[in-house]
Formats: sequence, structure tokens, C-alpha cells
Amino acid sequence: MTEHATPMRGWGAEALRLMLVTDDALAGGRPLEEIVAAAVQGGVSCVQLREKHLGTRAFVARGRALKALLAPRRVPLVINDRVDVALACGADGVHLGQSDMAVEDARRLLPPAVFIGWSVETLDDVRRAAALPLDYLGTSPVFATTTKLDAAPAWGLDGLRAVRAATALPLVAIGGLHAGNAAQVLAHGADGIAVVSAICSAADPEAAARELALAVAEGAR
Ligand SMILES: Cc1ncc(COP(=O)(O)OP(=O)(O)O)c(N)n1
Ligand SMILES: Cc1nc(C(=O)O)sc1CCOP(=O)(O)O
Ligand SMILES: [Mg+2]
Repeated sequence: MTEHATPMRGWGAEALRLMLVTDDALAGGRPLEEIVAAAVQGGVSCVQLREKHLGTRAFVARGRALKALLAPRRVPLVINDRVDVALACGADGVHLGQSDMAVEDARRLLPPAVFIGWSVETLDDVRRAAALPLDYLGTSPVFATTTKLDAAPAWGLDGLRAVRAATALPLVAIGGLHAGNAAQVLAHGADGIAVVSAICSAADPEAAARELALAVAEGAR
């Protein structure tokens, strides 16, 4: 049994209902903090800071700024890829993929309160997850997306259902998700959704998050 006694290290699985994954390139020149604050106001339950081009110091500084913004609102901050950055900015979680640091190594380095998510691209990954100290899985990707150009082949809804049948870990669906398909994705076994463009590219990120939160709540009923 690798699951922690308290889901998501005390945050509860509800924290995974609607995850904003950041992408500065889609923010249209707006400050990322502004988009994150608006998204939280609209109902985002978790924020993943994903920085593919930022240097380490700037990544840590941005993580600290987001942590200061999110902590009073009781919204967890997840750092994508970088365990060192997560440690430096006091993040609540880390998201790792198949090419990132091994989950066992990350678990050894991180405090027990920090949760770990892992991307699964194949059913073999899902089976291997059972033996790893993980708190949630990201189903990578559910639908085709232009936001991540090196994404694995899409699971589709049947694939998502197969992942659900193969694990008891909380599932966060990602890839090509929006208010129009969120409920369907929850109906096929996801516990929550993660979105980039549906919020970062929206003219009104708060309204976009609110619409997504409603769709997710609808799907969870
Ligand atoms: C919730 C969630 N699921 C999957 C991913 C993808 O992680 P990874 O495969 O490591 O790819 P990058 O995001 O690092 O490009 C994710 N970030 N979040
Ligand atoms: C960050 C990320 N990871 C993916 C994966 O498949 O692992 S897809 C993705 C980007 C999702 O962006 P959008 O919500 O704009 O489709
Ligand atoms: Mg990664």
C-alpha cells in the first residue's frame, strides 16, 4: 500500500478537482500572478507552476510569489518537473513525468507533507504506479492538444476508463480539456481536470475558471 493514509497529504482529493497548469507563453503579455489570482477567484482548486524556459533562480522566485498568493487562499501550489525548486519555494506538491526524477528519489528528498503526482502514458505506467509512493496520477493526455507538442498519444475516453479500472489513485485528466468536455471526462473516471489554454488563453480567466468549476461540479454529481 503506497497511498498515504490522508488523501493528498491532508489536502483531500477535492484539491484535484480543477488544476490550473500555467503557461506564460499563452498569457498574452499579462502577468502570470494576475491570471492565477483571477483563476483562483473563479474556483481553481490547485495551481501547477510549469516553467520550461525559466532559469532556476527566476523559477524559485516565481514559485515563492505564487506560494504567497495561494497559501492564504488555501490553494495548493504544485511545481512541475523540479524537486529542488519545490523545496526552495515551499511548494505543496510536485508533478513528475516519465522522463523526470524517479518518484522514489523525489519521495526521499521531499518532506512527508509534500504530495507527488505522476504522468501515466500507458497502462504499464499505471501498473507500475501501484508500487510507487504517489498521491495522484495525471492521464497524459486524454485528448489531443497543441499546448504540449511532445505529448504522448491520447488516451481517449475509453482509455481513461481503462486507467480508472486499473488504479485506485486519484486521477487528474489533462490535454484538450474545456468546459464542454469536463463533465464527460469525470463521468469516465477522472477525479479532476488540469487545464492550460482554457484558462491561460482566456480573455477573462476568472470567468473561464468559474465555467470550468461548474462543469466539473456537474460531472462529479
Ligand atoms: C496533471 C498533469 N498531468 C500530466 C502532466 C505532464 O507532465 P510531463 O509528462 O512531465 O510533461 P511536462 O508537463 O513536464 O511537459 C502535467 N504537467 N500535469
Ligand atoms: C502540460 C500538459 N501535459 C500534458 C500531457 O499529456 O502530459 S498535455 C499538457 C498541456 C495541456 O494543455 P491544454 O489544456 O491547453 O490542452
Ligand atoms: Mg515533466
